[in-house]
Amino acid sequence: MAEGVSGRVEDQLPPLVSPALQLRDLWLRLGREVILRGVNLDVMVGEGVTLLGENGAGKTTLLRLLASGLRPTRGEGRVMGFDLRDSRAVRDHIHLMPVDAGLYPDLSCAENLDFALKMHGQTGDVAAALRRVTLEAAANRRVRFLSAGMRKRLALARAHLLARPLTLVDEPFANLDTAGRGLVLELLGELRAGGVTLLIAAHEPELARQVAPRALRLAAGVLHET
Ligand SMILES: Nc1ncnc2c1ncn2[C@@H]1O[C@H](COP(=O)(O)OP(=O)(O)OP(=O)(O)O)[C@@H](O)[C@H]1O
Repeated sequence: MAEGVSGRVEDQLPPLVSPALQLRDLWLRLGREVILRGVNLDVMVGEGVTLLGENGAGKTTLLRLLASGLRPTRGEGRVMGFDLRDSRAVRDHIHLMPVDAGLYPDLSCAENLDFALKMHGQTGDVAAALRRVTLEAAANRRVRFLSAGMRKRLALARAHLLARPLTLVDEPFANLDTAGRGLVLELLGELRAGGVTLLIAAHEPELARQVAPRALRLAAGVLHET
């Protein structure tokens, strides 16, 4: 199935014409630690990129910075054409699926998806989204009572439902069983086929590259093509 997904996604893609991400000599210091050291990156709209790196390399930090959750110490960045420092414009175009799923624990599964749609002024079929990740029976259950894998599935359903032009995904395969990993590939593959630009931080390059074939590695604060 894995290779099937890869082939299909790449075949359906439109030509890459405009930049989704442009980073120029980007530095980031957090406390006493320098996490990013002169990062340069160009990603085109519709591209799928896997971000690799050892524990603590700075992958999550880079995703947070791209989601406008952190400000660069130095350097320039544009996200979907907007200055990285223009948080409101950036947040209008991106979705970050964080490693801990980033859900509201006291809202039910359905309420979490409804709320996400409202926040972005979007509409969507919440029941169908829950069915897609086999969470229909848990629709009214509060997120705090879900397993880690179920939360991951719900976060995946949310990312798929929102389909923001730039979708940043942190460790999508963590805590998932085999079927769950297959779902991640399927749903992220569909996002890409629909023109969404994907940046996936993962420790499973063989999986992530099926939907995000271009691989980058972050090491000692520097980003390299692999
Ligand atoms: N708020 C913060 N203040 C200071 N240092 C931080 C902060 N957040 C993260 N760091 C540091 O930044 C570095 C990179 O962390 P990050 O979580 O981005 O790594 P990662 O590549 O995502 O790791 P993993 O694969 O373990 O998830 C680590 O050394 C971490 O201690």
